[in-house]
Amino acid sequence: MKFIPQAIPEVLLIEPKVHGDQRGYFVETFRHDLFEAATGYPVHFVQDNESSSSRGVLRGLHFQLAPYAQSKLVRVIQGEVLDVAVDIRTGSPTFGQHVSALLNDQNKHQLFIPRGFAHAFVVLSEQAIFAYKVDNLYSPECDRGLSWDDPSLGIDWGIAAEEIQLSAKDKQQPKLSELGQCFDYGVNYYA
Ligand SMILES: Cc1cn([C@H]2C[C@H](O)[C@@H](COP(=O)(O)OP(=O)(O)O[C@H]3O[C@@H](C)C(=O)[C@@H](O)[C@H]3O)O2)c(=O)[nH]c1=O
Repeated sequence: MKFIPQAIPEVLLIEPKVHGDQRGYFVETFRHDLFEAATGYPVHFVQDNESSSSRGVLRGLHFQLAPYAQSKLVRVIQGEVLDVAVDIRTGSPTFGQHVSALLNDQNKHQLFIPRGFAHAFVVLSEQAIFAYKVDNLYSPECDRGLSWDDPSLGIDWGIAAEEIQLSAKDKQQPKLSELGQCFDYGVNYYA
């Protein structure tokens, strides 16, 4: 299992080792010990989620405010998505910048998105099953969003805008400039 820091180094791309044989394959999808060593701090996942979506569905950009801020460890069980993490920590040298990664059922790559980031994915295959761990429970009160097409973010979603399908909530998310202060770069949201 390789942990590869991305252009925003707190975001990690994880490449698991896939053991193929005549029966199919075996892959470790999560190792607590390797994970703690790679991130440098304890992360305790407390909820597992799964969603299914068809091509063009874009979920996000989403995050939860403290005290329910969440880290996410995301992967694709079936199909392909473009996964995106945006740094929304005020004062961060990479504030407003993003990391994107193609996650699919062939490469089995995962992305680790720390607290202080907004997260989204768009489905590029006909269908996709998306699975992820989070290290804080769902809190509708702390649930927030950011507009997927905010020009200041400059995200290339790899799919025509006309194909994109959003929830009613995600059609009305604020721009980065309208968010206000959600996270501070100096604050340890794991304390
Ligand atoms: C996220 C979540 C939703 N729900 C419910 C609320 C609602 O009725 C239904 C669908 O919720 P949403 O529309 O928010 O689902 P969705 O748009 O898939 O939200 C997810 O998007 C991705 C990008 C993330 O990063 C996740 O953290 C999460 O925000 O499921 C839960 O019960 N528990 C949860 O943890």
